[in-house]
Amino acid sequence: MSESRISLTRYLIEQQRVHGVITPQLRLLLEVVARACKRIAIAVGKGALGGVLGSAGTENVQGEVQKKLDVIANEVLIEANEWGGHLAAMASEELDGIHPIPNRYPQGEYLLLFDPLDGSSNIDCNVSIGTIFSVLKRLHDDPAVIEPVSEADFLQPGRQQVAAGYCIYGPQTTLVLTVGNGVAMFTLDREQGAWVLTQDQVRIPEDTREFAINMSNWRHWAAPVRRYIEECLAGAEGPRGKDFNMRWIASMVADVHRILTRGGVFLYPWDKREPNKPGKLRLMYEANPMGWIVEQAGGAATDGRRRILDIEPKGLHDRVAVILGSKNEVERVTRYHLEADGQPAPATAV
Ligand SMILES: O=P(O)(O)OC[C@H]1O[C@](O)(COP(=O)(O)O)[C@@H](O)[C@@H]1O
Ligand SMILES: [Mg+2]
Ligand SMILES: [Mg+2]
Repeated sequence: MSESRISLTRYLIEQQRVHGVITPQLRLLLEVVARACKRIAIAVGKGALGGVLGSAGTENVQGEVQKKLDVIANEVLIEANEWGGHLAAMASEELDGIHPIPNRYPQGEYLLLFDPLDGSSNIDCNVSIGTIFSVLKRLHDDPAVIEPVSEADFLQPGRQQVAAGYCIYGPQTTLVLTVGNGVAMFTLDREQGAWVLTQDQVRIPEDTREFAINMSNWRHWAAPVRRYIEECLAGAEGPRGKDFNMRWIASMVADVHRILTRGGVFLYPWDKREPNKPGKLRLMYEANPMGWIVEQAGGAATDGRRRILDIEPKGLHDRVAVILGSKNEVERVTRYHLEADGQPAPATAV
């Protein structure tokens, strides 16, 4: 590797030794997750040749049909982290309860959550998909008494994350990471098998002319979301005075990656088909890690009313409405919700 290339390992060592934002244990944990993502990238790349496409014929805890790659990615992450990652336990979109790490000494101090394969509906179509992950620190009331790890240990708001990231399996395989010191992107050098830093301190433009939403749900949305989208669609002749473009990849990783690259706003709002569900996306392993990454890149993330990272989770698989991306647009959508609620809209809504 040439001298000027910065590897993931060097980046993490600098975050530990120079910036003091991670511990050596967290550094090793992130290396293990990144290695697992390389293995998932290889599996994804095999496609029909490797027999990895199609349904696994099983359902996960949320009642969704699992694709073979959902199951493979989940197994790869669990196997890689079981002994390699300073963990107390893991939680996954594909697992009902938590997966405690087999007893050993000293007990791991971190909790890892993941959506092993995001964008499942795109797997068989050869469209970008990804892995999303979040790391929390296990908190102890009394450090002298180490209780067995439980689901309650995981139920922390997203602002307490110590690392978050995703890996996108697309034309390039890219790992995007934050440890609270901005957002860095690493591209996989497929010949060398190495993660190479290709962008540091990623910034999302505060304004945008591009929105991402599943328009087919139009008739189910609440009034504030309709208002926002109607104004975008009215274009240069409407109240916004400018034309908007639309993109919807239906892989959150790919939509968020585009927003980190050139700005935009992503919405997966509440809708009235299932009024008792706050949204479709999962708080702890989709919205929280993506919300922190977006904030670290200068954007914003809310559920329409509250900052995503301040939401107190009640369960591992909680769902949430998500609006994230370019700051001024997220603040606008949030203001529309607060106005509809009859609440005074703060100058800066989030
Ligand atoms: O098919 P829809 O309703 O547009 O939903 C697409 C959304 O669902 C998701 O695929 C959900 O993630 P999973 O594939 O991990 O269940 C998001 O990535 C994406 O933004
Ligand atoms: Mg997902
Ligand atoms: Mg998934």
